[in-house]
Amino acid sequence: MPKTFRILALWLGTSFRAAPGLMTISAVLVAARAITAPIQTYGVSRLVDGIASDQSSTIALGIAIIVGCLAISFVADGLGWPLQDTAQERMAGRVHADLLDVTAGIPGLSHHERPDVADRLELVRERAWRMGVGAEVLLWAFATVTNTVTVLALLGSVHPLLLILPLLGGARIWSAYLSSTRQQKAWEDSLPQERLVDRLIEVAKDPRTGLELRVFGLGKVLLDRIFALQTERFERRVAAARWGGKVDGSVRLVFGLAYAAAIVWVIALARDGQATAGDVVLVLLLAPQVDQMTGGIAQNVYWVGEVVRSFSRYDWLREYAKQNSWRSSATPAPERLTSGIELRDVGFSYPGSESAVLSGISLTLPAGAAVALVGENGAGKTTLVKLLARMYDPTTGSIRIDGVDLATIQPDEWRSQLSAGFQDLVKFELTAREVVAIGDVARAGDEDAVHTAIARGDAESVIAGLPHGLDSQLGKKFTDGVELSGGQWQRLALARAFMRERPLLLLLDEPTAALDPEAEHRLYEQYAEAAKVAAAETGGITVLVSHRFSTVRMADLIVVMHDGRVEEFGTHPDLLAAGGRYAELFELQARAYR
Ligand SMILES: Nc1ncnc2c1ncn2[C@@H]1O[C@H](COP(=O)(O)OP(=O)(O)OP(=O)(O)O)[C@@H](O)[C@H]1O
Repeated sequence: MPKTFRILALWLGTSFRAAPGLMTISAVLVAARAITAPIQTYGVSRLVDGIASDQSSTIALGIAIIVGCLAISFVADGLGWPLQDTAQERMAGRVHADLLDVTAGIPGLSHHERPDVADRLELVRERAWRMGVGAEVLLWAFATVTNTVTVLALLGSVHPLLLILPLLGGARIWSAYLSSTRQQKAWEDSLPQERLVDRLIEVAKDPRTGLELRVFGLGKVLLDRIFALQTERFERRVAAARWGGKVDGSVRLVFGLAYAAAIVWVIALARDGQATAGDVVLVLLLAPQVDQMTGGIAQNVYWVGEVVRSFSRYDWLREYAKQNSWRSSATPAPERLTSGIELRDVGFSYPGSESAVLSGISLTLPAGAAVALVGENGAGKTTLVKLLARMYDPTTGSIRIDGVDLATIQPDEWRSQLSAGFQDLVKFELTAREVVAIGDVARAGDEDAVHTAIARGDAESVIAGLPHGLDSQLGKKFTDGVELSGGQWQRLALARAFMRERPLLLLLDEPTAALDPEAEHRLYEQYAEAAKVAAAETGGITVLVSHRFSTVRMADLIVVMHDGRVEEFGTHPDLLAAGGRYAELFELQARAYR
């Protein structure tokens, strides 16, 4: 199906799907409303002609038309607007629900990374309400067509030459189109600035960044930058709106002059006996209606353009979601691991970036093993963790889960077999119980599971210090909310990661960086005991990223990464004996503690 038809079908389909009955009744009502004004004018002209020629039947016809139209417009007005408003709300609701459905169906993170995709997503979200207006615009377009046909028929009945007038109005439609495209372009061009402004505002008001902002005296710098970007964005948009206003104003003036000339001409025709007094009245009274009609079409063109653009972005998003839905990944996730996870020549570049962050990684993580990833900042440890969680697929090579390519495994199922704790944890502002329990939504109501997870995350002391224990509301946004320290949030995040009791893969990416080395060591020692028991049953693997060698040395396998590659791997004694980078870094850290 050609793209234009697909978009129109999506627009029509979404409008009618949102409120089928309402849309049908509204269509009838708007059509009735659209024809009553010109038909009523025709009734007035009949009345005038009837009085001038003293024909009571014509007078009666004129009065009947006027009264009939008044009654119809009264009913249509009374019922039409509320129904239309409801249809619009339903449509906006439907679009928002559909949008959530579509974006939630994109399983990876790539769409957050590519600026072109991020821009479009932002536009679709921001303009979702315009798509809600789509229902109204559809009715409006229908009304305008009905109204135009009626007005043209009436003008043509006086003299065919008068049909030139609405055609002149076509220039207004053209000017409206030009102005709308220019405004749209100005809007789209200023989107990157808008995103930057939003981000800077977030940074400026976030209490977490407040400390650094003040220490470095960055407040004014940030405000100046926000102000400059806002001004640039505003000026771009105002210039486009001003240009549109000038073009539309000039075209409207020309149209007004032409209409005045037409009225003079019809009066001259009437004086020559080639037109009736009723015709003059008809043309006179139709003048504002023709102006309104062309203005209506002009506005419709603008709004139709807006709605079509919104729906074409939405259509694009749906296609994008379809292509990125990883629908070919239908293999069920395994229940347990027998051989383990094998990385075969894995390479990776972030979407929209050319440079390889990982390259040539070939490695086996044996089932049941605790694996530590070490390496300097930027070595690619977190990226590897993200690939294991299948937030992205490798650019080259493959990750095999017991021999099955991870790229073919159903992503949601795979994730339900994982658990994770990160240094950049999310501070969910919920109750302490919920903060932990959401680590396994299926068992969120299981009080014992929550307590066990808290014990494993060594977070009992955090809960004990809270005013209402597990029921305490966390986060500064609430009046009775308790703010925790970085380390306390980390302990809860770790407890959350331990909610899933037997994950096949537990990813721990520096989740204890805010704890002191001894606390971290103790915690992992405790964890390792429990993990061994679980691993014997399910073959579950733990991948731990840490810069602390006291913790790392406990792992069954240590992988040393450097510059996106695996430089060496083995057990702690093996690597020390090899005397490579690991031995060097270990010695350096050990010396610092001596
Ligand atoms: N979303 C992203 N888009 C583009 N490049 C990225 C992205 N995230 C990370 N990178 C780049 O990938 C490289 C590896 O980053 P990664 O976070 O994997 O390193 P790391 O070893 O975990 O570092 P650290 O010890 O500092 O956490 C870095 O050069 C980084 O700039």
